Amino acid sequence: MRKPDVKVVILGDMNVGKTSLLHRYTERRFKDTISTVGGAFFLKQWGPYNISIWDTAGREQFHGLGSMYCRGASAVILTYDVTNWQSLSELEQRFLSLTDTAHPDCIYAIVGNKADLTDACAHLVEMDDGHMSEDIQDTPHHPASTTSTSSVLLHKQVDRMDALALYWRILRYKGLEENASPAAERMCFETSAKTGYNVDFLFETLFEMVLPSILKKRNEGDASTVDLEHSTETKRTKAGCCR
Ligand SMILES: Nc1nc2c(ncn2[C@@H]2O[C@H](COP(=O)(O)OP(=O)(O)OP(=O)(O)O)[C@@H](O)[C@H]2O)c(=O)[nH]1
Ligand SMILES: [Mg+2]
Repeated sequence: MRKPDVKVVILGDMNVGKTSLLHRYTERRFKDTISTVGGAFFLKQWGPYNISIWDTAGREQFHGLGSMYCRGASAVILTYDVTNWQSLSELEQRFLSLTDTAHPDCIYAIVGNKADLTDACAHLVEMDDGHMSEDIQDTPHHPASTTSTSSVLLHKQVDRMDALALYWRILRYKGLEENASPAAERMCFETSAKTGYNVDFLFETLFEMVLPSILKKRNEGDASTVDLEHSTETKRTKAGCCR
């Protein structure tokens, strides 16, 4: 096993669904979560590359750890909840400055999660046989037998335009030229960890975008990259000599 080639960090207010997004992508399911304490690390093998994805805690008490997690990151996913305007504004007020420690070439994605609650398309779940089915099992106030998609959709508090505008402000904050950076339309996503809507698309898009950084690092023969398999082998050999 090799050291991760590149680091991706997910940031955002508590309860926006950061951990759920990572579960959906890495384990292909939506499961119960408890509020993250500190941070957690996922390693994703993507083709021949190893990508470390760092989940962070949105709770205020862990705020101080955020810039440490962002250190050297090649991509940062700034996550909000589409039904909660405050969660978008927190990204700018509280989380953006944490990314000052990221790699200078870091790319930024803005992700509005819980789209299943507001968007009829995101409400659909892809079944194992490839058919789309309505996700109605988790709406306690609307029994599955009597509900329809339109009757359970909530008011969307954050418009996609608001996310695009935030992306442009992030570029200004970073001193980046708009025409030399990935386009806002490409970097703003709406997802549902619950139904899986756009989740693979988000991560795969980001991985493809950080690929040049991975290749550059590998070509430079990054001295800090450790081949763990090889080093284990070496240790075993040494142990053998001592016996
Ligand atoms: N409807 C819906 N609920 C979601 C979605 N993603 C997460 N949730 C729910 O939102 C709540 C919070 O999800 P988490 O993934 O724990 O949120 P988090 O951002 O990791 O929160 P912290 O760890 O406290 O920062 C849980 O009850 C999830 O089940 C989603 O896409 N749709
Ligand atoms: Mg979490």
